[in-house]
Amino acid sequence: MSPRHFLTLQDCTPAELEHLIQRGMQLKKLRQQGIACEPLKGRVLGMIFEKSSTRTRVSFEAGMFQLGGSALFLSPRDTQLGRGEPLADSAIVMSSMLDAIMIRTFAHSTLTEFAAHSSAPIINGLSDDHHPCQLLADMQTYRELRGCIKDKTVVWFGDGNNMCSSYIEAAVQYGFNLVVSCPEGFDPDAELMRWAGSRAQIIRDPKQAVQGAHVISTDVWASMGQEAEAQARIKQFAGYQVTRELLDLADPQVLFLHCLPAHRGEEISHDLLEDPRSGVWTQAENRLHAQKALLEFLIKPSLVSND
Ligand SMILES: NCCC[C@H](N)C(=O)O
Ligand SMILES: NC(=O)OP(=O)(O)O
Repeated sequence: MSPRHFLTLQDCTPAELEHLIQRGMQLKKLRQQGIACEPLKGRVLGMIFEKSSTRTRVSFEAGMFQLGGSALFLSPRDTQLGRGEPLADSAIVMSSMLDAIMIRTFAHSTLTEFAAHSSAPIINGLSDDHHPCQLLADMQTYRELRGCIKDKTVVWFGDGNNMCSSYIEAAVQYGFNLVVSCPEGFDPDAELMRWAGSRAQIIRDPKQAVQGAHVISTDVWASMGQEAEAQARIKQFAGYQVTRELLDLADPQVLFLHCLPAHRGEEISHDLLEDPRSGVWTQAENRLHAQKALLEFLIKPSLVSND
């Protein structure tokens, strides 16, 4: 039987995504109470990072340990992947020894090709096209801090990038309305926007976009791999900085989210993370709890169906 993978949010049903929120919150509570929960004893996660990471690496590694298992950091620099061993061959070998593999990479096709040859679940830890693990944490955070997100309005600010694509998928999967506010030339994936139908629209004017917003989320203007464009992008995205004044125009209960790392003075004003409407530290911590739920779901699916 081929394993379940988690490459985009479309790999789970809405009911499964709801399960992950519930289980993530439960695992968080157990940890806060100091109660051990170790369903993945003896299980090993491989983690291939072709790009830098703080939150993804720490949360997956700590998460596996807390669940009773362990995690291996695999840098392409030190493995044969970096010397040209084919992805398919690497996938066959690594998945024969590991219980799941998380990959952070550039081309999304690296993930799909690896998954096609893997006998263990593959998890997308960020590609140029998607960042679904971040959305698990974001959705858990909204639930904890504000309640159910169904039919609420979420505004994505800035670049129509990998995070934006995962927000578009989330709009459909979790049932909220997404407004993307981006400068011309940085629109989100057109095919995904069509797929989302009436759940997603573009409103370029930031002040108009935030009317009635329950969530405002943004991200770096130059993603990993776009470093050479960083200076030009600062000019191109001028006018799309999220500020306290912009939050004042949204719903009074608006929640500000940012996947981090943040760049004060660029996509956000210097004081934004300290604003009481910001949920970014809870959001960052929830990477741990949400992904523990995901690891359990993928590695020990029998536990989940017996919930
Ligand atoms: N830490 C998440 C970073 C997300 C960003 N769009 C990137 O791909 O660099
Ligand atoms: N949000 C996020 O993915 O953070 P890292 O890049 O630090 O893993």
